[in-house]
Amino acid sequence: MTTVSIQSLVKRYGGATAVDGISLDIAHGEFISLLGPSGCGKTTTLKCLAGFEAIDQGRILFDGRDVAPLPPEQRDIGMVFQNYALFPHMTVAGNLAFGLEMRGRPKPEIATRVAAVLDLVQLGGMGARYPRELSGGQQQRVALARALVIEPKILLLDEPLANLDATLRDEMRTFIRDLQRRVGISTLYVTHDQAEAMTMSDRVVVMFGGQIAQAAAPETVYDRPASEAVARFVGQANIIAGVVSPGAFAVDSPLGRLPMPQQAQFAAGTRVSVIARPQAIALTTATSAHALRGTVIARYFHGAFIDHRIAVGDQVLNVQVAPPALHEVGDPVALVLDPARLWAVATP
Ligand SMILES: Nc1ncnc2c1ncn2[C@@H]1O[C@H](COP(=O)(O)OP(=O)(O)OP(=O)(O)O)[C@@H](O)[C@H]1O
Repeated sequence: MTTVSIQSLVKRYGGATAVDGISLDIAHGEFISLLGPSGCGKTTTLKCLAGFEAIDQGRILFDGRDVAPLPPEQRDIGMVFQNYALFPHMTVAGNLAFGLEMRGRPKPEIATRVAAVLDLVQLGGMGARYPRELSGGQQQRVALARALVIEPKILLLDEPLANLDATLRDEMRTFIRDLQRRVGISTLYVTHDQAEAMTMSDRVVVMFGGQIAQAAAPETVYDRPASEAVARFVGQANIIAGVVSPGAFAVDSPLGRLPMPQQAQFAAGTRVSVIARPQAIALTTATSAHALRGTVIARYFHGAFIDHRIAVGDQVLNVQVAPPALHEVGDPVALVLDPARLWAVATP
């Protein structure tokens, strides 16, 4: 079942087009992230869904119903922003009760629902506190609770973790995703943090310049990026220019002939960019006929892995391997590219 259908949405500010004809369906209970650089139109898309901005072209349907005539309060959405936007003069319980009071719910029902949602976000017993008496992570959980307490059909989150420190952000990612699964609510999550988008989402929608560059499962966006720009924006990528060779699917490049997984979309002779993720390349000291020869020119320890820069002819490859480090700067090394993990895209 589709909860949200965005169809050819256009939003302009004066002469500038912030959202340039995007189409996207959100299935019931799906968690989708809008990922892209600053200014690519993520927040504007969210505002159009919420009804804070009138749209210039296209349609937005909630459960098949055009929401254009509906003001924000009638769209049945819950929203969470980066800056929490809690009412500072109200207690936590007061913040949660507010939306229900506006909807004219009876007092006993409000009390029951507020208590239940506070338990859901693991803040049971904190209803009498004021926002200033809570940590950043707790305030963001209150903001989440306030969005959920009205039992919205759709949850819209705009960079909700941006103000939190790295450790708390990690915890909150899991917390939000687990909560979203339990409640089963369709969710659109705006972020420019690719790790956040990858770890939390059913699908990642990569946006550039107001348009969707790719909408797919995180693994697909990483392993089968739609373009060089997506490959560069999501994770690190070695980009090797080449030409599709005749016959069996392979690409002739300065690194030699690179065998590729079958990709029928490119005819022989097409100029392509081969994407090789840093994990798709293995370093070896063994000499094999298929291995490339290179020299380690830099090495960076990250804890979970070691980043190597390897010069192979004129190309510098970024290779990540698990510790312990076996190769020093200046060492000659042999490299093997895993054909199953290479991917070709059209050269821009
Ligand atoms: N109220 C406005 N008036 C004029 N231009 C606007 C307005 N809001 C956004 N824009 C412009 O529209 C474009 C898209 O902005 P938007 O806030 O949607 O980007 P974003 O992807 O959410 O960026 P960020 O990650 O920085 O929040 C930008 O070029 C921005 O300057």
